[in-house]
Amino acid sequence: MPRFAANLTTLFTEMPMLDRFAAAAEAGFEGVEILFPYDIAAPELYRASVASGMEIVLINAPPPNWAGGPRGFAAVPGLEERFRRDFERSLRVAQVLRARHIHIMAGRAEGAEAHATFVANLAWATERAPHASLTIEPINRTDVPGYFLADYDLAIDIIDRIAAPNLGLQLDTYHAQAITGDMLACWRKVAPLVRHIQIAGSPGRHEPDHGDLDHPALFEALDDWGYRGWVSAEYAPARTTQGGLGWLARARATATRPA
Ligand SMILES: O=C(O)[C@H](O)C(=O)CO
Ligand SMILES: [Mg+2]
Repeated sequence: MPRFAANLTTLFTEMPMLDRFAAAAEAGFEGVEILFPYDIAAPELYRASVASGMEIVLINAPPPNWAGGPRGFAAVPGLEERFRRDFERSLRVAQVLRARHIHIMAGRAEGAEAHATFVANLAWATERAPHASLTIEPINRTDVPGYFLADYDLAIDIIDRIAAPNLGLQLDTYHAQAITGDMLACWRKVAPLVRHIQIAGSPGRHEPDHGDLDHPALFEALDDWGYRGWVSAEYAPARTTQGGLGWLARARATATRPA
């Protein structure tokens, strides 16, 4: 069974951010991720993670705006300075939080210039922070119209082109289903490049056991493959966070059942 993390930007939002760490631990998660941890002083977040015994698995590079804000700048021509400034900030925060991965968002852009900008910015970032693990994540354009990185072949090509050991793929099952129509086949195709996974049901982006996706089959496939990374729950609870955690209990029970 993979190790499960809770996305504290989307789960346990019934309570203040600093209380969500302990709630996630109590619910059976082993780690957490926070998309934009820039509203609370990093040392406070780090203390909460230590107190709850929860590793911070991933943060996003700024912008620090989740609700309606831009979805990054890495592929946006003309905003290279902004990208670099934001990236430096995420490095400082990731260092305080001891965060394992930094997700770099491409932003809304298109065309050859956007492609060149994305590659150049990522190449710069991988050299600037050789110690940091960086990810890029294809995101579907129905939810985020105009998002540059909305294609797995493109992501594979860019990662291959940059060929940096600290750059890998973030696979989100909800986006993978929306983009390819077959989340499991997508996993099989991109597995060697994947260093972080996020899960949600599809359609709806609620709990992983809502909708059509076979997440138990994915968890088995991850074990068969020998996936060593985290699987993070990034969804909008259909009702309450606690009330929708049956999928986690079942995954843990399956894993601990004697043979
Ligand atoms: O939307 C997602 O799936 C991403 O993981 C993200 O980082 C925020 O847009
Ligand atoms: Mg995601």
